[in-house]
Amino acid sequence: MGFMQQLRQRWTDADTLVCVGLDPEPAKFPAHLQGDPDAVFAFCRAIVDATADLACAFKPQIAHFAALGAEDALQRLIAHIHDAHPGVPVILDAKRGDIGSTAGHYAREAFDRYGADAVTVNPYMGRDSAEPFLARADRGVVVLCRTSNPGAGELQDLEVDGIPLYQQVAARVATQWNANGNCLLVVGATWPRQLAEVRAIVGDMPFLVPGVGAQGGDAADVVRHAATADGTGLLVSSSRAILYASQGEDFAEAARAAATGLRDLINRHRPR
Ligand SMILES: O=c1ccn([C@@H]2O[C@H](COP(=O)(O)O)[C@@H](O)[C@H]2O)c(=O)[nH]1
Repeated sequence: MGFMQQLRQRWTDADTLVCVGLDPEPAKFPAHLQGDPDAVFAFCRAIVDATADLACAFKPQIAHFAALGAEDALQRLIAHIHDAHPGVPVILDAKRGDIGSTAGHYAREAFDRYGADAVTVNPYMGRDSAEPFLARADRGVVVLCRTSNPGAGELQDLEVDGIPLYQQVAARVATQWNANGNCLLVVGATWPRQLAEVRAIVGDMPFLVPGVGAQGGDAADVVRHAATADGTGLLVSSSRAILYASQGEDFAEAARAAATGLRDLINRHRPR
């Protein structure tokens, strides 16, 4: 089953729009894991197992593993998700983008080495830089559109022919890059107005929405501004607020409680 079909099935079967972000930071791990040489894997696996039934997807952020030399832990973690929680897709947050020949290696890294079901890509080198990802019709390509960070507007709001660049990206992805129906967009929870504007441009294309929790975005606002008419269309992603809800031995239970709270808050505001 391709990524889009898997995602839609997950939205329906598990009744959740929560995407659990996996951003390991060993300094925030509970004390009992601090001396464990495989702590990154052990921590993330515990979070995954505690939240899988609440998640429409998992989103490991590659820099959090690579900076620690923990690529092997990332590979094993994604394999664990596929084995233990089949049906929950994995989005590798890598924000790739390069000339075509190099982009081909990035696509193989994400999809073949790590076994990700989808990957985030940066569109600013143009369509040829995204083509090796777009060509993998069974995998998702999650294109940065209006990112959640405070400085997002510095370049993304610059007008081209009187239209902000992020809207140009949205329109282009929807009309030109999505021939295989495998594109999604990243739009930050911190920008409710822009969420609604992009939704109006791209119809029902799914949005990966980071920025709730630690970055202060309002999940209810996200749903009000960007859910599709059937009450889906969103992967509302939260990392730190779930992962580090407790730094004690109860970290996995606390993560589950945080993910449950986010799911329920979102579901209360979804059109049904
Ligand atoms: O616009 C973007 C794109 C990606 N991210 C990533 O999402 C998580 C957010 O973490 P929180 O702890 O929930 O704030 C992180 O991996 C970012 O690299 C984003 O925040 N904004």
